[in-house]
Amino acid sequence: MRVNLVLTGFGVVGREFVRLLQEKHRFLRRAYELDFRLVAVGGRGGFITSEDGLDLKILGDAEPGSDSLETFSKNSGLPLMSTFDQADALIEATPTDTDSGEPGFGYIMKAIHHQMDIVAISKGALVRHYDTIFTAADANQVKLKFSGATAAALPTLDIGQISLAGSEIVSIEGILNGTSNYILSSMQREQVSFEEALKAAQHQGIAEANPRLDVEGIDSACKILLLANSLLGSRLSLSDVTVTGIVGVSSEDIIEASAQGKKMKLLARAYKQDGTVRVEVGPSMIGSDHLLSSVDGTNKGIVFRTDTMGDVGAVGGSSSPRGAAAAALKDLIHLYHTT
Ligand SMILES: NC(=O)C1=CN([C@@H]2O[C@H](COP(=O)(O)OP(=O)(O)OC[C@H]3O[C@@H](n4cnc5c(N)ncnc54)[C@H](OP(=O)(O)O)[C@@H]3O)[C@@H](O)[C@H]2O)C=CC1
Ligand SMILES: N[C@@H](CC=O)C(=O)O
Repeated sequence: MRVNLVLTGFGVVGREFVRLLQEKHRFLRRAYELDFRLVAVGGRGGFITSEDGLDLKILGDAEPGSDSLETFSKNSGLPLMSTFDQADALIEATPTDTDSGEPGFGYIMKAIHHQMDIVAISKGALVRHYDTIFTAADANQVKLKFSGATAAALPTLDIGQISLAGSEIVSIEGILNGTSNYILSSMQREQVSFEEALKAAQHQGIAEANPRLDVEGIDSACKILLLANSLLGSRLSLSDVTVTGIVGVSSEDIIEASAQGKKMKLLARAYKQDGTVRVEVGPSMIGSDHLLSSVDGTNKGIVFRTDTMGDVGAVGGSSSPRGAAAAALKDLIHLYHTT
């Protein structure tokens, strides 16, 4: 099956997605009978498009960033267009803006009106406009997946929607932000300063374009909010989440955690209490008996408490641009592969 794709956002994740399409082209055809063709890529300055498919090798070798699309346009003679034409699916990988949800929201709504399926990696639009997006998607028979926005390479939504079907999820607890976990682990294991550890996370391409989203707990809040609204039946907004980030965690706090034989972690929690769903993010000291205590560095982890299957969890899914791109590819495969 041929599937024509539009990608918005050619940053570190978008560029990695292009690389995966090229690297795995044959494998995807053989294993899933899926032939993905990238017909448009959009950056800040516009879209390069080709009905026959863009050259994945040239794009994959380019530096990430919108400037590369302008260079590609000049070198290839393909003009930069102001928007994209209809295709089968949109991959949304622009920066996350939790205030406006833009530019992702505009791209997602345009795709829905073109009846294109959507794989969202950015979180802003989903966090700000969840109901609007899903109502429009349903009305237009559009399918939408967003593993990339809910901890990416760490399976979270898939577990809740598929593996735990029939169970009631009573609570969700996770270490969902690789940047914060990397900072806390580096401070505790290697006595690295907060600032140095943040710089290293930025160097690895895992911090948000605005790293305050990571260290102030907003990225974790977005992820646990999306999980709560998708899996616990809530309809909460970001303002309903009680959020404390790791900016207030001092080296003294870390020393105290070590002295108690514990680890400092940024935990995101959603749970049912008195008939309502509560969602919160904050630093906690956890002991070795906690299911998430082995989650260090850029790794993440999640534990679901259920009524019939006990506690079920996953750990790993290290934050990385490649992991995020792979999560989007997984969503695409699940949208189009039929057994
Ligand atoms: N990095 C990671 O490990 C992960 C990231 N994510 C999410 O993926 C998304 C992308 O992240 P990442 O690749 O790291 O971020 P980057 O900042 O590297 O890339 C974002 C790209 O989008 C471009 N852009 C900005 N505005 C527009 C616009 N209006 N139209 C089209 N493109 C635009 C930027 O342009 P310019 O080059 O000019 O700045 C940039 O190239 C974010 O929403 C993030 O939350 C999710 C999981 C993991
Ligand atoms: N900034 C995030 C990556 C995307 O979700 C993280 O550090 O985990």
